[in-house]
Amino acid sequence: MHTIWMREHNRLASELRQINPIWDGETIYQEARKIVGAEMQHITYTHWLPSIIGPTGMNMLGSYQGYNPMVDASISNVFATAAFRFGHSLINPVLQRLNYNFTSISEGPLPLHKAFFSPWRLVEEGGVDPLMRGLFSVPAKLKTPHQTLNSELTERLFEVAHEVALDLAAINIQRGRDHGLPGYNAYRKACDLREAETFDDLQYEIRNEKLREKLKHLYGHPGNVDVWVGGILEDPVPGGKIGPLFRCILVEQFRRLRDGDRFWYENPSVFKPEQLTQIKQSSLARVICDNGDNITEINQDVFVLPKHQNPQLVKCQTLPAINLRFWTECCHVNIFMNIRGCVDERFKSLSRSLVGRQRRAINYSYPSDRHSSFAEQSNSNATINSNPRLDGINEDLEVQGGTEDSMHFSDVYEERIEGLERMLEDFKKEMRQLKRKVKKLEQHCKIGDTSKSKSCVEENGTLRRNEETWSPDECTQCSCKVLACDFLE
Ligand code: HEM
Repeated sequence: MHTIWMREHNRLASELRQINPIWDGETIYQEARKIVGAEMQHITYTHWLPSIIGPTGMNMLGSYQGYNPMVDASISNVFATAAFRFGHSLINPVLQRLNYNFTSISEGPLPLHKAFFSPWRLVEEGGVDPLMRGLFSVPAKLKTPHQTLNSELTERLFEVAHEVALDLAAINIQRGRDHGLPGYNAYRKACDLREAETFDDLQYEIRNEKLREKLKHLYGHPGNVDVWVGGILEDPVPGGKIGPLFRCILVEQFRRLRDGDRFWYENPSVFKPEQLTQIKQSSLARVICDNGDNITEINQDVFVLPKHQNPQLVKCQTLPAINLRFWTECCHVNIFMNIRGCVDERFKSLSRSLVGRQRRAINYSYPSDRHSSFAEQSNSNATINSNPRLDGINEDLEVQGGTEDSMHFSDVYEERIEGLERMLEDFKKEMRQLKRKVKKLEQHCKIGDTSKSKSCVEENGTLRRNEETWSPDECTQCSCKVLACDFLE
């Protein structure tokens, strides 16, 4: 997947360079990176998350209401150390590798323990396509009461690189303790689920009786259960892949990641509306198609098995794709100036900063972002009137000398002000031209202001005299009234 996304970045960058030959490398890189990030957010939240947290989880998450600077978007301990590790229960012990007609390649499937630390296989055993086909057309591991993680992960993890193989389940439990995570019951309480006094209290979340007995045997009391263990053993919620506890933790984390992110792809200051519409065309299926070596057919929703879709597979070209035409720099219509042809560089930065990106709440800013600490750090006589890292033309920034950073920002702002000044000059020039045109029209009007020219022209071309009245149909009465030319005043 890393290879696929790296290629997607380069694919976008090449296309952006073609349509915007005036862009420099940095601009191309940053714009491609921004689009890839947006695609990932769109795919994760719109296509993937619903099948993990189910429809109720999506309702709990709610729709995007805009950036909230009071929301902390950082990752919680319990999310990283326990809840999001639910993914470990989805891993198959064997990676299927399929050729173009979805049968196994000659080298056969790859046991997981042989897949790690062997990048050469990617080069010598068919490239990325066979692995991709295996991932999008073969089901994930089914969690059973007898086996939550497959034994490749618990008995043979990284055995190629370690003298003694690792055990991912043991690592997760140990990592939770090492991070000081409270137990399963404590998080149940935090998530408004009833605290369990006996293991039978868990009968609605962990329906398998033998499993509850096993837990009782190992932990004695529900209050002792590790949060990763309790959470991963819960039965999945309807339409989802995780139980109610992990759903609660995921919903909270994914909401904060979205609402507390100034650069969230749907935040109106990040993309232009027409660009956002394009981003929303993206899908993981199309990304795989565009960046595989030769993938021509795929299931439209790669998170659902082909057999559950109709048609099962579609041709890659039929899938919606992002049209980068909306990133073409010279396509801005300048409403003020009626500019013919391309708009040059200065309008590019202006069009972006005109929207004005919102600031992060100062409480949640990094210390180095804050005015006072930045000024303290500076060993010069720099005077900073606002957060130097923030974008936007409205920010006041006065720098006399200063650190390398402050010099850089000063340069950027100077450049923008120069751009604005040039634009203002052009605007004045255009105004002068328009005034001259108006004057000419006035003169023309005066010359033609004879009784002969006092006439109206109907839409169908019929000429009507001033003050003439007529009825085009039974219900309409029209009259011609020629206004005096001095209306131009
Ligand atoms: C072949 C597949 C995978 C393997 C071999 C694997 C293995 C590992 C290992 C060895 C760690 C470090 C554990 C530690 O030292 O605490 C880890 C961490 C983690 N894994 Fe996986 N993992 C796999 C797939 C997944 C998936 C599919 C997900 C989620 C959907 C996931 C979520 C996580 C998370 C959230 C962490 C903690 C990351 C952090 O806080 O730094 N993993 N994984």
